Amino acid sequence: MARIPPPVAAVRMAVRRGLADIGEDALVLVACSGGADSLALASAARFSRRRVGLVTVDHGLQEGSDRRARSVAAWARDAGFDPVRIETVSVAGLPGGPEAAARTARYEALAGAAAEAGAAAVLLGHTRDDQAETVLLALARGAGPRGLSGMPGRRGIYRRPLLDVARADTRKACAALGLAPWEDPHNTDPAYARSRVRASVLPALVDALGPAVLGNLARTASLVAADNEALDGLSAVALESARSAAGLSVPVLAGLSAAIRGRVLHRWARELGAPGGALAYAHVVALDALVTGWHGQGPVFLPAGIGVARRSDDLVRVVPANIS
Ligand SMILES: Nc1ncnc2c1ncn2[C@@H]1O[C@H](COP(=O)(O)OP(=O)(O)OP(=O)(O)O)[C@@H](O)[C@H]1O
Repeated sequence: MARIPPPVAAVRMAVRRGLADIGEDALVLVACSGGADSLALASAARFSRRRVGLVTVDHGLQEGSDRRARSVAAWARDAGFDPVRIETVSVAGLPGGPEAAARTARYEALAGAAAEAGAAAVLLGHTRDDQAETVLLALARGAGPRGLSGMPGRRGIYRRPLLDVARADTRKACAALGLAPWEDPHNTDPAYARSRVRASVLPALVDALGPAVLGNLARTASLVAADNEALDGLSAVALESARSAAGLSVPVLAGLSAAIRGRVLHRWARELGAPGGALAYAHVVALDALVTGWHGQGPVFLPAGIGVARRSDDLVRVVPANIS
């Protein structure tokens, strides 16, 4: 019997491991752009599972994106995926830049397709290299542990079985299987920070520190993710203990460790209605100063027109008209 090329075996093994808890009769969907990562993923899922469907999203952002989607879908039908869906989405009017808008539209389309098909999971092709890029980008923007946790292997219906697989291996797997991946021009476009990290920063790190650095960055992400989850759990309990009739009790907050207090204040700000994306480190620092650096300062203004003031031994929400 012909030997299975090691990169093909590595991708198959990762998929099998990542889906071990999903029954054989359950349908899984692969989100496939046609790029090397998701093509190798799709092929491994098709090999390892009985019921596999494929969804490819046409964001309509690039010349020929409809042709790419049709050719991925045609390959999938030939390869026996069922169902095979092309989801055409419109990114116009969605918040953020074109990348963020495309991501929002893509996840919405994938969730819709999964619900309609009754899928148990949607598989994404992010690799160890993608994880390393994510961690470096998070470090560079001064992110906290949540950002440094990178992308989760599982969240809701989504799974990323290839987070321990090198990108080089997905490419080699495609080559060994005679699959011709689509090359996304965005991936090499220096306009994007991620592309610059991919093209220059990661190779420089590998040159200077050796190839283990990629796996090590990904490992750091999973270590931080576990700690972060624990701290999040503790902060949920601490928030309950800090509640007072007026809002939050300053003496209780003052007795918390800085790490937990920051999370409690962040959670509470979200609860008051501050949108997560707009809530910055500086907002939490300012809220914290109402507790630990109190000198009679005025209220803190959070995104979405939310005010928080200190009144005696409480932090309270104030509406702009009542702010004094
Ligand atoms: N147009 C799309 N249609 C369906 N799924 C997509 C699409 N674009 C991205 N995905 C999913 O999201 C994952 C991450 O995509 P992204 O473009 O960030 O990374 P990538 O490393 O270039 O992946 P790939 O090599 O598979 O294109 C892909 O592996 C795939 O599972």
